[in-house]
Amino acid sequence: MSAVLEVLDVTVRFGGVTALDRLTLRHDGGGIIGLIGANGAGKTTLINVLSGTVRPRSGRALLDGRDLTTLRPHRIARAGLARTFQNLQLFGSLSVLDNVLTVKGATADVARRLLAEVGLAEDLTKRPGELPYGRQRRLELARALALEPRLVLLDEPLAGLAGSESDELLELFRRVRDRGITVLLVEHDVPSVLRISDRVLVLEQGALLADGTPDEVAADPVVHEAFL
Ligand SMILES: Nc1ncnc2c1ncn2[C@@H]1O[C@H](COP(=O)(O)OP(=O)(O)OP(=O)(O)O)[C@@H](O)[C@H]1O
Repeated sequence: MSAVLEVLDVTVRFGGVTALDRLTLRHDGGGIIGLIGANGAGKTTLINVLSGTVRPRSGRALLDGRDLTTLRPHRIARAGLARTFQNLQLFGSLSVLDNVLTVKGATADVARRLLAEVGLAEDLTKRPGELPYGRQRRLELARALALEPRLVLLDEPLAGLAGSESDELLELFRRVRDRGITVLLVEHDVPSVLRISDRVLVLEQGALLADGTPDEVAADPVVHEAFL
């Protein structure tokens, strides 16, 4: 069964700024959910609420019925939610293999298999800094998968990548989805999001502006007016 994600009436404020404004959404169909919106729309804040680094002022976020807003980030990870970051968070002094082995519960066999799946089988003993940026992104994905998540949150994974690197990464995201893991993809590269997603959410000023298939969202005049 695919992961069930529920965001119920979530509000986040930073001083006078309302980053999320009574946001409510539900997803239980698996697949790739694309989350787009202008700068400052609240995309990263939503990821931070789900992964436990920002506490909402009100509302709840549930994964498979468990309230994430009461759990610390490491408990959320164990509850089945993994994430990647806008700025890579890798251990520069450790090898590629050891970077995956730092994930609690990951065995060497699992780490090798995941690294082979993301195309890094030849790079096990290298340091992350020796890899091109696109391969560092793959390593980050392997670390996320080592948590055996039901939901993966990807925060701007294509930023700074050349076209061919981003196409390869998108293909990897499809494979993650095909393993039954739900993917929430926050990304400024809107054409890529529309191409790969099964459902697209558009945020504006912390609230949902649109929600539908890529075709529906791309054809929505309100979305065009405000964002596209
Ligand atoms: N830690 C913080 N302190 C103060 N304001 C914040 C903080 N984090 C986010 N904000 C504000 O909340 C709003 C939403 O920010 P958020 O980063 O979630 O948007 P975003 O859609 O991810 O934007 P971007 O596409 O630029 O990454 C913005 O107005 C931002 O300035």
